[in-house]
Amino acid sequence: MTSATTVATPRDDPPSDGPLLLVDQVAIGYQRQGRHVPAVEEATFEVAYGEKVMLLGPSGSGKSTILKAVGGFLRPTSGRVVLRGRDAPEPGPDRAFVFQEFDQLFPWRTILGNVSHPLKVTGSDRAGARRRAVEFLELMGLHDVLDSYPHQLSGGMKQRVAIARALAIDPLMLLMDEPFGALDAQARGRLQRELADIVTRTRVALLFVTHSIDEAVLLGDRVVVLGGRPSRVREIVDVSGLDGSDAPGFAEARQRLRALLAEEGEDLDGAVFE
Ligand SMILES: Nc1ncnc2c1ncn2[C@@H]1O[C@H](COP(=O)(O)OP(=O)(O)OP(=O)(O)O)[C@@H](O)[C@H]1O
Repeated sequence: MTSATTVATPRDDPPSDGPLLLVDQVAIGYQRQGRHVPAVEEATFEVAYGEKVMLLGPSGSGKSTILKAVGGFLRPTSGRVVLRGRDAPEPGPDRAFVFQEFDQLFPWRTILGNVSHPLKVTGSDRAGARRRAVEFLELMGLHDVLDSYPHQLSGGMKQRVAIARALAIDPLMLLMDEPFGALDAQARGRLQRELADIVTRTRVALLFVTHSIDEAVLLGDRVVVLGGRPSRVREIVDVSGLDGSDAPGFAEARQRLRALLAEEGEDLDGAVFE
C-alpha cells in the first residue's frame, strides 16, 4: 500500500505488460447436500489497469460467485485468477469489496473510525490514517458527518462511506456487488455519477456486478454478459465512452445487452432501471 498517494496524483503502479486481472477459464461450484454443484462452468475475461468492467446476467448466473473468486474468498474448481501476472488465491488489500448491504459498516465506530480503522490495521500511523480517511470522506461529500455513527446516515450516505473506506486503502481494484441495488432511483443515479468521477480520478480498476443494463452501459468500459446453467461468458460488449444516455452508440449497446439477456429468459422489466 502506498499511503502517501493522493487521489489527485496519477496512480504510479507501473503497469505490467499483461492485464491487471486475468480470469482464466475459471469454473466454480458449491457443495450442496454433500455433492458438488457447478455454478460457473467457464469464465474467461480480463480487466486492464484502470478499466471498468461490469458483470451482467440473470439472477443465479454466477456474478457474485465470480466476484468472490476474484476477491480470493472462493477457490475455483479449475482455472486461475491472475492479478498482475501472479496467481491471487487469497484476499488482499489490493482488492477492496463494496457490497449492497447498508450494514457493512461497523455500527460501533464513527464514520471517521470506520474509514481510518482498516488503514491502521494495514500499517498507517494514527495521524496518517486520520488524514487519509478525512481526505476520502471529503471526496465523497461526507465532511460534516465524520463524528456520526452509521445508524444516523441514509442508505446512500452509508454506501458513500463504504466507497471511501474501500478507496482509502489504495486498492488496485474495487470489487462492487450491486452496491446501489438497494437505493432509490435518484440516489442511485447520483452515486453512479460520483463513482464514475472518483474512479477516473483515482485510476482504480472496477469489477462491478449489476442487474441493470443502463447501469452497465453508463458506468462500464466493457460488459461481461453471463448466462446459462451452469453459467459461462456469453459475450463481452464494448461500452466505453457511453457515459450518457444521449451518447452515440448508447441505444445500440443497450439493445445488444437487452437481446442477450432476453435470450437468457431474463425478465427485462425487472432487470432494467430506466
Ligand atoms: N453458498 C452457496 N451454496 C450453494 N450454492 C450457492 C451458494 N452461493 C451461490 N450458490 C449458487 O450458485 C449459483 C450462482 O449464484 P450467484 O449468487 O453467484 O449468482 P448471481 O448471478 O450473483 O445471482 P443474483 O443476481 O441473484 O445475486 C446459483 O445457482 C446459486 O444458487
